[in-house]
Amino acid sequence: MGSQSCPSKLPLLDFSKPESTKSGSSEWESLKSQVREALEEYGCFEACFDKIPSDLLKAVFRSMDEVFELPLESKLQNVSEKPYHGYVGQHAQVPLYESLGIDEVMVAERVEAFANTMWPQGNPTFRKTIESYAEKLSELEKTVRKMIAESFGLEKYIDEQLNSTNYLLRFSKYNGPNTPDTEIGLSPHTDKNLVTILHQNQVEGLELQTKDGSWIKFQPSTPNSFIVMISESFTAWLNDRLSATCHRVMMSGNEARYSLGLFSYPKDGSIIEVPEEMVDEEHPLLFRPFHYEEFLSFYYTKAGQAAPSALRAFCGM
Ligand SMILES: O=C(O)CCC(=O)C(=O)O
Ligand SMILES: [Fe+2]
Repeated sequence: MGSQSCPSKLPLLDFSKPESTKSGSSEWESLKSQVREALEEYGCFEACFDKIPSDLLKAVFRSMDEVFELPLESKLQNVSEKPYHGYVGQHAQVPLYESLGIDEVMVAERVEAFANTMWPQGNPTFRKTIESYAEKLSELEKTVRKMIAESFGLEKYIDEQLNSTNYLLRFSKYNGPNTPDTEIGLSPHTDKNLVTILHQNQVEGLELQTKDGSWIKFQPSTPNSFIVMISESFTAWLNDRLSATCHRVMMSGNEARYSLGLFSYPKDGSIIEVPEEMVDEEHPLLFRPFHYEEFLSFYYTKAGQAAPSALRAFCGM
């Protein structure tokens, strides 16, 4: 098991109904149980979310095109003190892959700084497009986290967690291998943050691993579909009641794949601590309280990379 990819479907959840993001409505309650069920089985699901109009999605992809067309020396200016938050590319292990990040994308000055770094004359269209996309999509992210918290009886903690969240927006490009073979775009991994929401152009390649080790090739059901995945820091908060999904990108053909990832993560200084409600005889405490930024740094050390689970190696009991 594990080496074969078989096309299959992830659950598709509809967040487009007007009441679906209104806490307490019958749509909310019904979606909440679908979210819980999907995450228990897959650690992720496909969300249909029409609050981001198709014009905005088109503008986002145009903006991404503009970024990737810049000369390498401009893209290399996208630096961050945090690992994997700035430019990543030109790696022998994943030669098809290149990506850039806007950290704290909900802060207008950060988007402006990114735009001014890439285009010294400024780029107001880029700024407006990205701010609007991130703002709308972060609503979906918050809705999902609230639903999960409610479904585990953790609602009293969630506002504080939401208020101490940052968002990283990453643009990724995967060139087609231009060979008859399928080649690695991005190596298998689980994300370390809280929740990840991915969106892509029409070129497929994302694969998600199921509990039995086989791979689902993600095929978006609609142009406004998004993959919502829970990541390791969030599963730690839940004392491992849900698991993060291992995923990878496999590329074939000659068309480039573009994807956007919105990654929520705890602000520096905030502590992830398993709530007492998640611990009982059947579910002993698995993780010590930890700082996300320290976990992320550990993950990129030799020991973190070698560990079968960086999370357990870092803060497992
Ligand atoms: O391109 C994708 O769809 C996946 C990107 C990803 O997994 C990541 O950046 O962590
Ligand atoms: Fe990922």
